[in-house]
Amino acid sequence: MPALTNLPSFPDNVPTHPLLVIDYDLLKTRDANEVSKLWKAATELGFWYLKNHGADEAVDRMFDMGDETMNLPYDEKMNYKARGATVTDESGAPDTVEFMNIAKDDAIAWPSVARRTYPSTVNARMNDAVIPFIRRSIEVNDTLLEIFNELLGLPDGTLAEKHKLDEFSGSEARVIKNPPRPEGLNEAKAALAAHTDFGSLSFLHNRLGGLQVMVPGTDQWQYIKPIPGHAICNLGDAMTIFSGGLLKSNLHRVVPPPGEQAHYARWSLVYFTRPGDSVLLRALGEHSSMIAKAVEDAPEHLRKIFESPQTSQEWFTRRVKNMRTNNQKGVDVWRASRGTEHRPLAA
Ligand SMILES: O=C(O)CCC(=O)C(=O)O
Ligand SMILES: [Fe+2]
Repeated sequence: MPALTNLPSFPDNVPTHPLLVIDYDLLKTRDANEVSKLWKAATELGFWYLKNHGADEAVDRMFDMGDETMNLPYDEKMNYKARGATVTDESGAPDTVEFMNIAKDDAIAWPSVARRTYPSTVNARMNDAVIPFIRRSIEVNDTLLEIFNELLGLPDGTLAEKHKLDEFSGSEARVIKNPPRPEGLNEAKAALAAHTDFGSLSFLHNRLGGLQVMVPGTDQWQYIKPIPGHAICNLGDAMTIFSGGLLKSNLHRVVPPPGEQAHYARWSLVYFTRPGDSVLLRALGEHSSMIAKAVEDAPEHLRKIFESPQTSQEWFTRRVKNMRTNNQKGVDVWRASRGTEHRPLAA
């Protein structure tokens, strides 16, 4: 078990960015107040806390699985991302996080292999950790998609059809470990580059601080404070594009945790819901007058994206490839990794 208990609390004197708290139980009943809070969070910042999501037990088990996996000898960590494999800015500074991704398609197909194989530590926890976590995350994110479908005035099932369980997609669970900050190093260098998420919805579980959002309309980074039992949810680029820019996919990054927390390894866990590989990322204006109007009013950088749509798989491949350290051949490669952000150069 990674030492996730008795961690120092988030310091009181560090500014944080508040998020709206949404209650998943109330959302399921379509409580009007909760649904309108979700709309506010999604159209202003694109991040919110979600409570009563029912994933906590599976989350703890995933952290155990992550710890077992990161402790394996390097050769046994198949399909694993080592520290420094991506860059965090156009100068090529390396990231410091290691992570393990498990594809939704493999969890659904288990014990058959749909896309790739995993280390023994992942296989051993498929039934008690990975599958329960992925199934729960899909249920939560599918509910959110259904509500966004209603809020955007789309015909029933439009977003569901773009996120079919049985179509291959980049949807995946990711366990992330950032090592404690080396003694004597005080600068808050990015551990994971500033980015917008590639897909539709991210369901994130944090124990220590370190996640920061760029506050809309400013160039200021602010911490999001982890709250026990509260997931952090955010929208990715695909939802910004589908909605003609109404839904926000905000820039965020990971830096070392603040204060005393910096001396501890930082663990986080995400489930990314991404559209099916063949889904074209384009604004759904022909299905919703609200989206059609948003497209007309969209800023130039989004219009350019609407005008040359890519499939979900193309979008994802381009972004991942151009962040990889091995592929850096000048600033243009880093720039080509960017998504829907206003500041393509932000690091
Ligand atoms: O570790 C975190 O808190 C956030 C990770 C993240 O933004 C990502 O993997 O896309
Ligand atoms: Fe992210």
